[in-house]
Amino acid sequence: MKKYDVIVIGTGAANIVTDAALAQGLQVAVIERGRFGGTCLNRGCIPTKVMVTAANRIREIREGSRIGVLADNVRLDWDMLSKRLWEKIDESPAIQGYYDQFPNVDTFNGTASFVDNHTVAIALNDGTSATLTGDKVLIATGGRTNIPALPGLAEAGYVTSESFFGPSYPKKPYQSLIIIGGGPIGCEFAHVFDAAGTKVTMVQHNVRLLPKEDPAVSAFILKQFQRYGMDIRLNKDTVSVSQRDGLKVLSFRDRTTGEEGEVAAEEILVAPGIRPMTELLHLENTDVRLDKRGYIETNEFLETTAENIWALGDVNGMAPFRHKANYEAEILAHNLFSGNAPETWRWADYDAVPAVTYTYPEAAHVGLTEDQALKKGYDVERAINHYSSSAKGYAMGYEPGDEDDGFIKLVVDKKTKFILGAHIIGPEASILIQPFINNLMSGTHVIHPIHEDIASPTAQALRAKPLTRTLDPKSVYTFSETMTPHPSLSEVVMWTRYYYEGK
Ligand SMILES: Cc1cc2nc3c(=O)[nH]c(=O)nc-3n(C[C@H](O)[C@H](O)[C@H](O)COP(=O)(O)OP(=O)(O)OC[C@H]3O[C@@H](n4cnc5c(N)ncnc54)[C@H](O)[C@@H]3O)c2cc1C
Ligand SMILES: NC(=O)c1ccc[n+]([C@@H]2O[C@H](COP(=O)([O-])OP(=O)(O)OC[C@H]3O[C@@H](n4cnc5c(N)ncnc54)[C@H](O)[C@@H]3O)[C@@H](O)[C@H]2O)c1
Repeated sequence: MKKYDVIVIGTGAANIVTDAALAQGLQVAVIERGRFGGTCLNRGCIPTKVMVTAANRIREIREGSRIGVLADNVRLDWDMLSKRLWEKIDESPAIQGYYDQFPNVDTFNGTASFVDNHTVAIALNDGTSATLTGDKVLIATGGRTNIPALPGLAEAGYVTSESFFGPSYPKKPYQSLIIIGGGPIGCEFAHVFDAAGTKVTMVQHNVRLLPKEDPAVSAFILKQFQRYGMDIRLNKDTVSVSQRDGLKVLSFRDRTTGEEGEVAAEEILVAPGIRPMTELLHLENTDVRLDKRGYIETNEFLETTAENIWALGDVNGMAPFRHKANYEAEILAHNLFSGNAPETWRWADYDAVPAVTYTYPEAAHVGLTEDQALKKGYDVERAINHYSSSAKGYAMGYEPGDEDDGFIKLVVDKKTKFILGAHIIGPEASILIQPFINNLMSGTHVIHPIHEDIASPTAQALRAKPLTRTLDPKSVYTFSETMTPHPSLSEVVMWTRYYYEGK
């Protein structure tokens, strides 16, 4: 049984930790059951953003007449879009190839499960098996679609974001598509397929689309989607699926009135949320504690209840975003594998985790909604500014009263005038939100213990100090503590930090 300094399970954000460990010359085992690169590269942020970017361009051109740009017959070249999307996904083998060059890294293609805290068995994809031991183990196994138990769904067939970017990838846009779920996945796919000419129907359980956004943002997106001609059914329980005349038929029931209805389409995309990838790990053989939903409980240092096991990313249930997973991975890399003294350890702060949904237009937020601020006891002041009230908004063609005149809404503490939350719906919201994220992360922060009983001796000592950090807006190090959701902004930020930190 080969012994490693570090065993890493999962190759999404975990790669940041792997890179740090291998740079220290440690013996590292990397285990991946699917494609190297994880969700973001293979079936998440990156391929969806390739599609969304094309869909956005179509909408911008179609709406260009408001600023004097006329174009006819604007349409999507699906083959070209697909080629570009798969070129990106097909970078996956190069990630494994990269690790395979290092003598101190062994990569394994297979499913990991725990024998005990230090021992991991691998059911290798080629049918063989291996068993390893490790001083430290990192679990970064992500999540996957939580398929509802819907009678007839399996028989009729369906796609998820996983199978869509796999065996079910369509040769051309669907004629018609039902989307179950009105969260970020449902709304981003709805935007893309509607722009591609598909007749889109969304069936959403909640009374709102994007229920994690401010209600005004949800209402805006609903109106926008309806304006595009999508059929949106809110507040529905999905009941069953059947097949008729070559179409898939979804039956639903209104959650308030009980009224029943059905919709039919060529395909059904199931996007009702995710569940953590913990069930294959046999964590019952370890001291790792799960919460009621099956997520691994971690503290602010990403420690678990097992002293040699850490967990990060979607699997810890703190917020399922790539920028948050990267932030946690950077913290672990800094604390465990960069030779830094405990006094300089970093800790995770989840008070300002931003979110961006790449609909058209984009929806972005950071911090508290008005309701959340009121519930926390703040005396709240709110301010709303529409795109049409700014010169740039006018240049973009927005007039006061336009149905699609987006806005920024600020939630402010009346007493201190501190910003508690920012919510933006409109073009480039993903970029416009960034100053507010930096603002919320700036200043002096005192460590907030999370799951106080998860506490290594170092964590206890740092909590007792208590550890503080001051983020000087002028320091490049401040970038390390600030999440950056926009993909290209985050690449600029990463470059800035790595350049000056000499990585
Ligand atoms: C369609 C879609 C669009 C998204 N768009 C965005 C976006 O625009 N912006 C954003 O911030 N976030 C987005 N997300 C969320 C983002 O992709 C995730 O938050 C992020 O990828 C999670 O990273 P991770 O490292 O925790 O897990 P993952 O990237 O999922 O990596 C986990 C890896 O572990 C492997 N694994 C699981 N179990 C085992 C096991 N037992 N043994 C071995 N290997 C195992 C899996 O195969 C997987 O490769 C999107 C997600 C989806 C589904
Ligand atoms: N741009 C981004 O950052 C981005 C993009 C896509 C996904 N993600 C992340 O990936 C995760 C998964 O996304 P998601 O949209 O699937 O999850 P979600 O949990 O955010 O939304 C799912 C929606 O489906 C609804 N729903 C649940 N069961 C249903 C049912 N049986 N019938 C109809 N509706 C049902 C819920 O009311 C909910 O609003 C999210 O947490 C999300 O944040 C992020």
